[in-house]
Amino acid sequence: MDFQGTLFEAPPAPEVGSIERTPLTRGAWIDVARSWLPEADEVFETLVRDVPWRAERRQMYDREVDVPRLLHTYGVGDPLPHPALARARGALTAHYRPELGEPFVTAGCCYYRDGRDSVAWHGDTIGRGKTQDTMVAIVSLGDPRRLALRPRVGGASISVEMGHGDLVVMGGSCQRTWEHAVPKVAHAGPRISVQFRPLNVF
Ligand SMILES: O=C(O)CCC(=O)C(=O)O
Ligand SMILES: [Fe+2]
Repeated sequence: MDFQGTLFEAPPAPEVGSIERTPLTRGAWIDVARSWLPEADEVFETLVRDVPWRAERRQMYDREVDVPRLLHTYGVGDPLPHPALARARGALTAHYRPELGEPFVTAGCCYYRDGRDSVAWHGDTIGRGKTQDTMVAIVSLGDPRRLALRPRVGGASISVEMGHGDLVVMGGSCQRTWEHAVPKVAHAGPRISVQFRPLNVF
């Protein structure tokens, strides 16, 4: 019997045709594609349930504080918790590789339980993002939250709403010439962010 191509046909990989680019200053840019991830509801539920979420504590001056969100990172070669995420990573690599020069290999996951969870202003500059152009591709699931961006040299901040299933890619010099944050809000339900990154970008 030949089941191939019928019962086991894979759902389509995400479309990458409808990505819109906004150039920022100093060689930074962001790409946005709305409702980009197929099966977003199911992926969200799977991630809430199956990711080994951990709270992180961080040394701040003389005390340890809770990082206000839950985290887990899938490293190089780690199986992802939902096949739609593996397809998404493949589609992102196929689309961006000519410009990026390498694949997306890690998937950092953040769980913002409510509006009090947040991430402060920062650039992803622990690795190569400190000195080189790179990309961080964010797939957002659950309640919408705002990604705020501001130039490091000063000046007005901008913000992008990240809705359920949306793709937002920070590229070019964005990690070293701009900073980003997910500010606290008065009311929000759970949101999960999956950030695909190339090797040695954190
Ligand atoms: O929540 C997000 O989508 C952004 C998270 C972020 O900037 C980071 O973890 O480096
Ligand atoms: Fe970041």
